[in-house]
Amino acid sequence: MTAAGSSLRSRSWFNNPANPDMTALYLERYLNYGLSIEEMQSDRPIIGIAQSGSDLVPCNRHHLVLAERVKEGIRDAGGIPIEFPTHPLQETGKRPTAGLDRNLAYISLVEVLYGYPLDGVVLTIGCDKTTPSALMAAATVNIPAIALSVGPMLNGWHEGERTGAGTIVWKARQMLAKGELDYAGFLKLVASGSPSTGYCNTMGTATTMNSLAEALGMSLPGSAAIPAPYRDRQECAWETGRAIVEMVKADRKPSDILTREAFLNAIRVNSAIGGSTNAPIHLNAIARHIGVELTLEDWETTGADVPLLVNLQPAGEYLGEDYYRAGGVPAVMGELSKAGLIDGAVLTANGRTVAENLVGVRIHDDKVIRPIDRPLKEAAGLTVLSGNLFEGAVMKLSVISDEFRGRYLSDPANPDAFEGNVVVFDGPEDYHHRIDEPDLGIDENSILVIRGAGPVGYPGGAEVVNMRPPAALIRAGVHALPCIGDGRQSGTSGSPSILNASPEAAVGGGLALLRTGDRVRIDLKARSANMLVDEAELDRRRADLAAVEDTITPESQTPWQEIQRDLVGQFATGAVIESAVKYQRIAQIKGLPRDSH
Ligand SMILES: CC[C@@](C)(O)[C@@H](O)C(=O)O
Repeated sequence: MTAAGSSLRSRSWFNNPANPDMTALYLERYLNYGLSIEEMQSDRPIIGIAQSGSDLVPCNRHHLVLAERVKEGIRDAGGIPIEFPTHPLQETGKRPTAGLDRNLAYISLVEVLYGYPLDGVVLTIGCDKTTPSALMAAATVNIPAIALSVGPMLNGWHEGERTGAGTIVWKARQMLAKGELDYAGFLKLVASGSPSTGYCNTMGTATTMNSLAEALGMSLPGSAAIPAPYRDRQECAWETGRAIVEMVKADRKPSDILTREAFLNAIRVNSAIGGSTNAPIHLNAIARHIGVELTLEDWETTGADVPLLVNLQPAGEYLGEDYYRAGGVPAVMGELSKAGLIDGAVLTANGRTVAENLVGVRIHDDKVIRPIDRPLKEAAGLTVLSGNLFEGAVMKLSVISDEFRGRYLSDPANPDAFEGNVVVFDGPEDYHHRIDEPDLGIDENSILVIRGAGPVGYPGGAEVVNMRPPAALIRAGVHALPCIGDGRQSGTSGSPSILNASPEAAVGGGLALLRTGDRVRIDLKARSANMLVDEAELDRRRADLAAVEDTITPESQTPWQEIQRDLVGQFATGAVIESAVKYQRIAQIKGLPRDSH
């Protein structure tokens, strides 16, 4: 299939004299959209705008407004915009979990980017999974692509104090348990954390992933932190539209940007911002789809020792507007590069290197972004644990509170280890049902475990590992117990849980063998997590696994639940559709798709 006089892939649809009937058929329907034959047969690139905002996705809904400025930017730079919807991915709306839909949105976007006449794409990102699903698809198809963040909400306030989206839920939940709030007061306090359009103003998964998209070089420098309602966000939308047209002309593709060095930069940025424990799942997934070697171990070796610089909730005090005013991602990367922690040679979407983008960058408020020589915490990244409970799980070091450290990590002989008897819950229903039962005997030495919450078990991998202690313990001053699980945790949570355990219980991981009353030992220095149960007993339990199978893998409720369960991998390796990984750079390797008629 050849297009007349153009290297643009869209011209094989719109200007293919070798196949005039198909050319006419493709052209006439886009004439109905309002485009002219002249435009479609010109040398002007057709740019998709992958619209992730909708009434179902309020976090990204402002993209409906921003897209108009993106279109103007595309037109001003000589391109032709075509907006289309993506599968809705609202973290707080989708049951059983948006984790189930990330791969569905990915698969769907791959088909759209590959199968329609698009030369480049603006990926509108925001709420947690909208970022990875879009970047994963852009990686697979590998046409020029740039991400545009919708931006965080304005800061939340309640009685003169900052209230952060998500983070306030966990605090308010404790106040409700203590009887300090009634139900109506609880709902009001939580709502105060989300005062405007945009995604969580805390360093939850959304701010994390949008920051990391910028750190990877996939969006314009300085763009991630701009709050959604600010006028700067509109300007950024217009600039992004202009940038993608230039990217198509330069043929700058995700594979030119998403190198291993770019991922290692992003891992270090994740530590410095106090980023979400969901980040390894998503970054590892993007890396797999672009064909870059990235393992869970890389998060330990590259990120664990990096200090915390950003003072945002849940690890710190401030919120999104403060992050933007203090300098956002460029200020963080500027500090990290002073310590040699950023590879400045990495290419970014605007055609410049990271080092070039960082020229003249500085912190504007060092209470919010700390200089590298005065961090909030040293060695504040994610640590990766393993043992007979799982092969890999992550723990966020930046959120280990003084209360937690004092209670669990204060033995002078062994300051990095703690032991406790576990109480095992099979899914969140079981947990909610039983957590306040006095007979469970939960005290400050207990460890709470939840299983059946992973990519296969839930299915999709739900944010249910952050479990509050029983109300009676909270009233006695114990605000957090150690939690372990094969599910995820909200990035807005300040709980130092052990998360994303792989392999999960549902595929026979160690957690499936654990029983209430067992003793578990966590050693952060040795990076180990083990149940202190002898091998013979574990063998007996292995033979008896069928007893827990139904509770950790409930029946699928939808076709996609069943399909994903059959195809998905574990969190440690990105929880991707395994059979999709071999499809890389398909716009180049597979050439063009066949004609439709
Ligand atoms: C409730 C907060 C969310 C929706 O952002 C959460 O998914 C996160 O990980 O940050």
